[in-house]
Formats: sequence, structure tokens, C-alpha cells
Amino acid sequence: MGKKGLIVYYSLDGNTEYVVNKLLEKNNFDIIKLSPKKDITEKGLLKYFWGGSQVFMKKMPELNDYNKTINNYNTIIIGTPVWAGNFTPAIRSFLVKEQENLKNKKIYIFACFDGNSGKTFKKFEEFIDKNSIISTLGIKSCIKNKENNNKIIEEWIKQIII
Ligand SMILES: Cc1cc2nc3c(=O)[nH]c(=O)nc-3n(C[C@H](O)[C@H](O)[C@H](O)COP(=O)(O)O)c2cc1C
Repeated sequence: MGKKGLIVYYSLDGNTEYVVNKLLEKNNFDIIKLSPKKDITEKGLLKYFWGGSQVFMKKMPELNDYNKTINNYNTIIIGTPVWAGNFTPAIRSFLVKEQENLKNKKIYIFACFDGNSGKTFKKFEEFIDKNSIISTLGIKSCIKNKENNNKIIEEWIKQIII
């Protein structure tokens, strides 16, 4: 098993990616950026309707290949935006694909949102054993409120043991 941790994330508008880059300033992680073969292209309100309906329908978009083996890592950080009070469809595809490989890992989860995190963290427990989830972090208005959030992210990463 490698000593490096792995960050797996999806980000449509850059907020989740902003947090990933903050985490990378503090520690050396390998990265998987999940990208659906067909991603959302709608703008404005249609983006919310399309994204929200994908979540409600539990869609699992086909992902572009990522050349990393989950089993090589003990510690995995998963980052997602909150969509319709839940994690994003690309994360669902990942969790379904890797469910077996995510057993007996130390999992940390963060979620970016603008209102509240809804049921996002609870929903992960459908795929990941609750006892494997070491800690979760919800971050409101990630980029817009970055001065404040930078401190929160730095505090959080301190307790991540790889
Ligand atoms: C389709 C869609 C649905 C969303 N649903 C919620 C929601 O239910 N609750 C919330 O607080 N924010 C919601 N948001 C806001 C995003 O969670 C927030 O802007 C997040 O920072 C985006 O992350 P990203 O820039 O990494 O894509 C939604 C955004 C989109 C595009």
C-alpha cells in the first residue's frame, strides 16, 4: 500500500476544485478528477433542473477512464458539490463502480454548497460503511467566502492521517 492519500472529486463550476487545490498545498495527494463522458452543458436555471433531475433519477453517467487503482490507497478523500441535497451523479457512478474497493479504507468526505448540505453525507452511507467515514466537512459558498473557508479547510486537513 502506498503512503500517499487519494483525492477523488467532481466539480462543475470550480468550487470543489478550489478546495482540492487548497488540500494539495498542505499535502501530497494523488488525484482523480471524475469527468462524465457527457456532462452538463446547460446554463442558468436549466443547469439546476437538469442536474437536479439527474440526481433524483439516480443517474450514473459513464465516466472517462481514470488510471488509478483505488486499492493502492488507504486514505481517500471524496469531494463533491451538493446537488439537490445529495452528492453528484458522477460520484454515484464512482461509488457504485468502486464499492468493493472502498471497504476497509479511511474515508474523508467534503461537500461544497450554497445553501445547506441536505442529506449529502448520510447518502454516502448507502455505499460506504459508516465506520469507514472518519470525518466530513461541509463548506458553504466555497470560493465566494474563501477567506473564511481557507481556515476551515486548513483545520480540517490537520486531522487527516494518511
Ligand atoms: C444542479 C445543481 C444543484 C444544486 N443543488 C444545491 C442544493 O441542493 N443545495 C445547495 O446548497 N446548493 C446546491 N447547488 C449549489 C452548489 O452545490 C454549489 O454552487 C457548489 O459550490 C458547486 O460546486 P462546483 O463549483 O465544484 O461545481 C446546486 C448546484 C447545481 C449546479
